[in-house]
Amino acid sequence: MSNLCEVYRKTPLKPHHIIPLDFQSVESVPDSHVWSDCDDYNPTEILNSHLWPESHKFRIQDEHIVPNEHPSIPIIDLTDSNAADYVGQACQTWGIFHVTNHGLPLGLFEDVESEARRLFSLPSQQKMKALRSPGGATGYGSARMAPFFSKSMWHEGFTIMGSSVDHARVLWPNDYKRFCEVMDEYQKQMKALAHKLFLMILKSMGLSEEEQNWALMVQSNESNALQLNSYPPCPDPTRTVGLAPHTDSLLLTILHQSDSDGLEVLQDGAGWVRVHRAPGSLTINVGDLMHVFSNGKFKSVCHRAVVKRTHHRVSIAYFSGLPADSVVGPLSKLGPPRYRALTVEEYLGMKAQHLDRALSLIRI
Ligand SMILES: C=C1C[C@]23C[C@@]1(O)CC[C@H]2[C@@]12CCC[C@@](C)(C(=O)O1)[C@H]2[C@@H]3C(=O)O
Ligand SMILES: O=C(O)CCC(=O)C(=O)O
Ligand SMILES: [Fe+2]
Repeated sequence: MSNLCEVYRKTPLKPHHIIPLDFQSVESVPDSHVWSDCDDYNPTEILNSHLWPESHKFRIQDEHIVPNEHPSIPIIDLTDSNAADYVGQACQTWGIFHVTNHGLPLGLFEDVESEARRLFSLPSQQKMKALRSPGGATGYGSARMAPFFSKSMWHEGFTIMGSSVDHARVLWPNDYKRFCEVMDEYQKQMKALAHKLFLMILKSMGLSEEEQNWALMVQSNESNALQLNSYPPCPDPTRTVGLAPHTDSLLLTILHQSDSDGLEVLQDGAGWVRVHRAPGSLTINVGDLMHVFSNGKFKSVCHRAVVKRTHHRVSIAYFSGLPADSVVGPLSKLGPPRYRALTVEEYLGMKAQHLDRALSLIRI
């Protein structure tokens, strides 16, 4: 089992922060899930207030307004001979980009999505059998960041680290093998892709072969997590949120957005920008550990997920990290360090206590 589990054991959550709403049983948005006039929604710690225009405050989504369509998130063909440079540039400017020609078979996405839907369409009391334990890292439940907000999110998740067999056997005693096989294969393919992307990033940073080898060796023991996200249809999507604004903690996130958009990123001056899916592509975003490693050159992008009135959106996020005891600090060749070096375990502990303030707390 991944050693990230050990880290989460030290920061147990309260059961009411783990148990999602029984979305199948509600016909309106309960007060516990109404975010429209709630202060929690302003990621003031992430953007300075002058970059956060009044017009964006408190606005979740307005079904009649098309979100900012103009800025376009880079789409990078991984077979292009200049792909490494493009990846480096995208990490600096956007902190998020799409990749095409990534070599993963289309069928794998269909399989992982169909298994995720099979799981989330189970009755609530069945899903509860695989509920994440208070000090646990894996299983069914609300997003780990839930305790930081006074309102709950229109979201349920299922976290996998390595084998999913223990939870799957509880959910489908006679029919769990397929779920496990698909999740195993997906994690295997994602690990290889994360490695490839990390190598491109190292190249784009101009690291010597020796430095690249060292970094790749550390990353080959990556600690990772696979998160199945479910955003059930919502009777009033303008009043609630799927996932509240956040940055991802680890190095890189590889996101498969299924058949509908919903991800938005916060960009300086532009506000929330909808991340439209490009056919056959995967969406990659920079996480906090990469932000630190790159000395703040690569941006850990603030993002959120909105929900739909009639569509049940599912997304699959793979988080690629580093072993909990590895030390992450800014690369010396990227100038005077702007962040102090610390272990992954220490950083995740800070994240568990301070969420989005963690990055600024380690700033030098
Ligand atoms: C490795 C992980 C990253 C994550 C916590 C987790 O254990 C698995 C779920 C991940 C997720 C997904 C939604 C947003 C987020 C902040 C959260 O609450 O759970 C991320 C976590 C993270 O990046 O810190
Ligand atoms: O569902 C999405 O589009 C975003 C998911 C996400 O941000 C996450 O899992 O961390
Ligand atoms: Fe995220």
